[in-house]
Amino acid sequence: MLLFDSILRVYNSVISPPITPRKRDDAIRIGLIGASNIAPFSVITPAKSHPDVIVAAVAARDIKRAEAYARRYGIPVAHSTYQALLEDPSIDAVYIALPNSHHYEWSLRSIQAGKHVLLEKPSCANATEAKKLFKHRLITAPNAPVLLEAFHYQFHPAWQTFLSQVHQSPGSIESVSSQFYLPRLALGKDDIRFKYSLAGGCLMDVATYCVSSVRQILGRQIRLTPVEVYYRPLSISRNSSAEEPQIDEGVTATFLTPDSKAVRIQGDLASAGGLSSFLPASWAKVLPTLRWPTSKAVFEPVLVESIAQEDGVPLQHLSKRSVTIWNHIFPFIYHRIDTSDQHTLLRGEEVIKSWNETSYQKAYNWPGGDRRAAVYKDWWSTYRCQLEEFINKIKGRQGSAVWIDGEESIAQMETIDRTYEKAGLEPRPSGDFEI
Ligand SMILES: NC(=O)C1=CN([C@@H]2O[C@H](COP(=O)(O)OP(=O)(O)OC[C@H]3O[C@@H](n4cnc5c(N)ncnc54)[C@H](OP(=O)(O)O)[C@@H]3O)[C@@H](O)[C@H]2O)C=CC1
Ligand SMILES: O=C1OC[C@@H](O)[C@H](O)[C@H]1O
Repeated sequence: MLLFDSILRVYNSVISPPITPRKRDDAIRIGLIGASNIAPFSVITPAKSHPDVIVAAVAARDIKRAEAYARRYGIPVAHSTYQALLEDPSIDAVYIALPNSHHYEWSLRSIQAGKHVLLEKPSCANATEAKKLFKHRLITAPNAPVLLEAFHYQFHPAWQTFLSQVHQSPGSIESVSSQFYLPRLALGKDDIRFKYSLAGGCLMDVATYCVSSVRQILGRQIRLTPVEVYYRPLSISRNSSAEEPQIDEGVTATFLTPDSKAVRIQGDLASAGGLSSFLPASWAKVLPTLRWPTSKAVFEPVLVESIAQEDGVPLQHLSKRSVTIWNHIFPFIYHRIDTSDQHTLLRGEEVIKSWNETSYQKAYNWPGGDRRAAVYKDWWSTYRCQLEEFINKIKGRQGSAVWIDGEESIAQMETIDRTYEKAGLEPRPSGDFEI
């Protein structure tokens, strides 16, 4: 039943939306910069169920590639250069899904051309570029186009429900963690993520979600200081690590917050091993492994009750909470939010009794009665939720109130740069484009 439910969710959200409304006359016409692998999931399919979005054009470096992509996805216009798409007056907004090294340049060029920008994460190659982009006069000017870093998972009700659960929990946070792994062989050896010159690396890719998640949990103003960072260089089955010595294929980092809370992230672009021991060790080590993307907040114990006793030593009832979300990156397929209270009854130092109470939640939509629940659909993907809010911002509508502003995108890149430095690696290189 659960499997059937998930298959149906994937079908509705990623393959064929059950509702495909007629487009309105003032629909936003989006152009795709790059005939990318991700656009069919992140924009092309989500646009089908949005009455205010038309995917009107695609540009690729090679016109044949642009035309083939346009034919395959039913996009009416193909451009032979990205600049030609920007010069197309019929385009209102662009989706930039290029290697990370190209994000800064093409965002600025797009903004200069007056286009709204949905920009893939990470926003830039490094913090210097992010500051220049988000503080650029073209972006800070009144009525400047909208620029959004596409951290799609944040727009889904599941992530927001998890955050509310964390922020309403009693006590203060003790530790926070987040992990996101891709199985080994999910990416080809020539993937853009394995190239330093294209601003690749695990921290720039899956682990950037981990950094973003822990920053969301702790509060977006948080400054994280990396204390220990380990990375695994490229494995021999790909470009050798000697060829790409600055690339982190997997990363584990611990950080401290200004008030000494422990923060841990783990990301992997080629996760293997960790399989059960009935396999020969040599197989288990190299077989791809699938693990849920997960984020978790653990709280300090709180005193629930102190019960006076005749002998003068009170019974203390303590409760320690943890809140975990399983599959926060793709919650529309399946997710679960666990709120677990570990109770302990103490007399002095002695544990008299301990027990656990866990509640499980799902949030494929906003809670019933919430105005947003009437707009959102249970089958919407994170990308569809994101598109909804991108369009709401362009149109000046109220929207869900979830948004990622420039300060957040800058702080995100600052954390990534500091983490690379702590690992003994270079932050990713800046391009030479300037306006
Ligand atoms: N939000 C999400 O869930 C996801 C986000 N992403 C992000 O989207 C971006 C693109 O990722 P993805 O779709 O996997 O990437 P692709 O490998 O599909 O590359 C995207 C495009 O980059 C263009 N490109 C421009 N210059 C180069 C170059 N020097 N080498 C290779 N390609 C180049 C190509 O455009 P052309 O068509 O012109 O040849 C290509 O179509 C990344 O920033 C990534 O982090 C990726 C996957 C998921
Ligand atoms: O959502 C995602 O999943 C897979 C990653 O490699 C990708 O870049 C990321 O955005």
